[in-house]
Amino acid sequence: MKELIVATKNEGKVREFRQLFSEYGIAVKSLLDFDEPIEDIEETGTTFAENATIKAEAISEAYNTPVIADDSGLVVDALGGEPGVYSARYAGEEKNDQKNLEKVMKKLEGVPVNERTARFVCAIAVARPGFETFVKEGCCEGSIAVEPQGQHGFGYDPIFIPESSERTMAEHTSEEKNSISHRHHAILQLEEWLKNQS
Ligand SMILES: O=c1[nH]c(=O)c2ncn([C@@H]3O[C@H](COP(=O)(O)OP(=O)(O)OP(=O)(O)O)[C@@H](O)[C@H]3O)c2[nH]1
Ligand SMILES: [Mg+2]
Repeated sequence: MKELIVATKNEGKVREFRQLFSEYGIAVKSLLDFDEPIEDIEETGTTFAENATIKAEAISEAYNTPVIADDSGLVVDALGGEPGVYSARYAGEEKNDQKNLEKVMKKLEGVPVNERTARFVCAIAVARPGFETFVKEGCCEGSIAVEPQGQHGFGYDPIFIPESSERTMAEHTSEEKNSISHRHHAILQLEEWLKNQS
């Protein structure tokens, strides 16, 4: 089976990429699978596309091999687009999904249901030695719940209700999430390229 490197240390993303890429006969190697520890890559971009490019190119250049990277996050309209590209570090530099989610809930206290619109965005960059990097984006529209619910998924999933549903993303099975998520929609745009890899 063909293997692709996904430049992430996020176990939730790794799980989803494994499931999503298995459809194309592609196995996933993440930064958690390397023998040596990989230093954190500084995400200095101001857009998801820029940060995905930074991560993919850093690992592609270091190992001289094709690499994919995902930069993603939650965009809340009532918060002027926050947490956006800062989704992973919203409540502080030390990553903490629970604290991040609580910060969003606190800031939205008293905001009525019809003003809680939001979307998950995912940019996937493909970096290859000798080629120009390209990026595809996917998005999942929805809203922020009044209470966290559900145990599946990761990150902000317990507070995000996709517009196609009345349940939070964390109340969806991984198969259900992978058929509607921002990551799924970004990968769909990579379909032709992925089919040529396997
Ligand atoms: O509920 C969620 N469901 C998702 O499907 C999802 N995808 C991303 N996120 C959140 O957005 C930030 C990404 O930041 P991010 O792209 O920098 O990733 P990361 O720092 O966790 O790992 P890495 O890939 O950079 O190594 C993190 O806070 C994630 O929790 C999600 N939350
Ligand atoms: Mg990150």
